[in-house]
Amino acid sequence: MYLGLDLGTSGLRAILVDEAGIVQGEAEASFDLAHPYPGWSEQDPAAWVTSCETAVAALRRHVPDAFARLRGIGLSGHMHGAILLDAGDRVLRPCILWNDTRSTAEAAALDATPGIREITGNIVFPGFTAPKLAWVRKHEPDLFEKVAKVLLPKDYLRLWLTGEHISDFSDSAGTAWLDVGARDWSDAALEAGGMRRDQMPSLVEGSAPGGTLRPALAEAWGLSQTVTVAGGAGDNAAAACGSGCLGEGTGFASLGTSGVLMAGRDSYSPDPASAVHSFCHAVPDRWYQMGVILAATDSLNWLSRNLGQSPSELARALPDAATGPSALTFLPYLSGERTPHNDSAIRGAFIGLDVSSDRTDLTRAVMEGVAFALRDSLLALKGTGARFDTLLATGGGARSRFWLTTLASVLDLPLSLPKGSELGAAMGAARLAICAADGADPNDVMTAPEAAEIIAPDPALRGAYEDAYQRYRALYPLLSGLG
Ligand SMILES: Nc1ncnc2c1ncn2[C@@H]1O[C@H](COP(=O)(O)OP(=O)(O)O)[C@@H](O)[C@H]1O
Ligand SMILES: O=C(CO)[C@@H](O)[C@H](O)COP(=O)(O)O
Repeated sequence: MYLGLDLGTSGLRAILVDEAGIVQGEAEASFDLAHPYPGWSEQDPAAWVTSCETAVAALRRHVPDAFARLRGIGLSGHMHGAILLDAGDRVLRPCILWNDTRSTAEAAALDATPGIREITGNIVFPGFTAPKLAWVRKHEPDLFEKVAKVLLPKDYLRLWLTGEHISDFSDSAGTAWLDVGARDWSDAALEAGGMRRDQMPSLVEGSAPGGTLRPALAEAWGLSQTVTVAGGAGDNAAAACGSGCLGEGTGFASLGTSGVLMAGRDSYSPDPASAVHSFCHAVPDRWYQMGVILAATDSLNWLSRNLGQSPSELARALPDAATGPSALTFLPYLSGERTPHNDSAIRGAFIGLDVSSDRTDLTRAVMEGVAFALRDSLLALKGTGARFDTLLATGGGARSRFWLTTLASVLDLPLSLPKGSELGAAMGAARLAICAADGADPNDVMTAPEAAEIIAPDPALRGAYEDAYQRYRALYPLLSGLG
């Protein structure tokens, strides 16, 4: 048996799978996201450990015999977050997350360092890890002096599970300290932000072993055998492994807290100018590219908090099939935007509010706005040479039929809805555990899941969505021009 742990922004999902990758048990535990000041986004790493204990306890209750046969654990986690540890592995401050924009000035300064984009293959976005440390260095200098190690979110869970400081290439690619082509820390990139190699974890491939479960935890969980912890992956590389997106021509659209359009690549062909992310994949000799928007279901959650109805209640009020563009346009820049604008200062907007606009109109506009933003990412990815005939649909937003059908028509691409479409990253983590514990070939394990359904774009709506997308595109320069 293999345990896949996906540390999402809104909660942790755990799945237990057998040797054939068939799900034997599932558990979830949620935790909070704090926004103490505008643009800040933080979490307490202790909550991740608690959620892991809760999920494991639930699995042990529900599928005790299967859990007792555990051989491997795979980790997936939201990317870029900075966990700062002192020499005794104590957490120095709350984790600064991927959608935190406080380090905009530090990111711009690092991004201007000669050669940094060539080394890291990416723009140094404010959400990446290096500018967060540069912010801490400037604003919390006493704390910065105590930093002995910097870990990414899933690797903090690994520290608790194994006692070791280890990361994998796919997650480390989002720090702006990694030479993404060479798959190694870059001393030049580290020095640019006043960091040292000894403050970094050691690196392994996502599909290779990355530690062993601590004997004390194994005993507490009733396990007598050695349990291997895989290198694991950042959540998007993990979702790609769970969705069979390894090589050229494969890709997925994710409606999670963030929105992602991902393309598997057989070679490394970075294009930082387009605000496309180019990262190592979780398996050897592969890379992937993606466009990232910062608020996909986060936009729906924002609306849900303010209207006092849950996201699923809001979604239920919409029809099952796309109806063509609404008169109301939403720009989902609630936390700024990465692809294609790289603008952490821009903020969201509704354009076209009418005295008759109601909560259903607002929900529909939010889902359409996110779909338009993902079309921006699709065009940026196509500009790097990525091609796909179909995209897999994944993430919690894929529970909404209206959102899926709208996205298919706006992207003008069929979406394949896999069975268990929300399990992508947790399934990828479990598959990485199979590779690490048993030496299985990733190409054999990371197959595309069976499609529950193919959602085709509606040709009758193509022209109307095209016009609406052009209107949407014209709004960003107007909005940013307002200062
Ligand atoms: N029926 C639904 N329709 C649309 N969105 C939904 C529905 N149910 C849940 N969601 C959204 O899915 C989100 C969780 O998605 P998930 O992919 O697990 O996010 P993350 O991995 O970022 O934590 C919730 O925050 C919620 O906004
Ligand atoms: O910042 C990125 C990728 O660059 C995000 O995709 C995070 O990795 C968070 O993912 P979700 O919680 O939305 O899945």
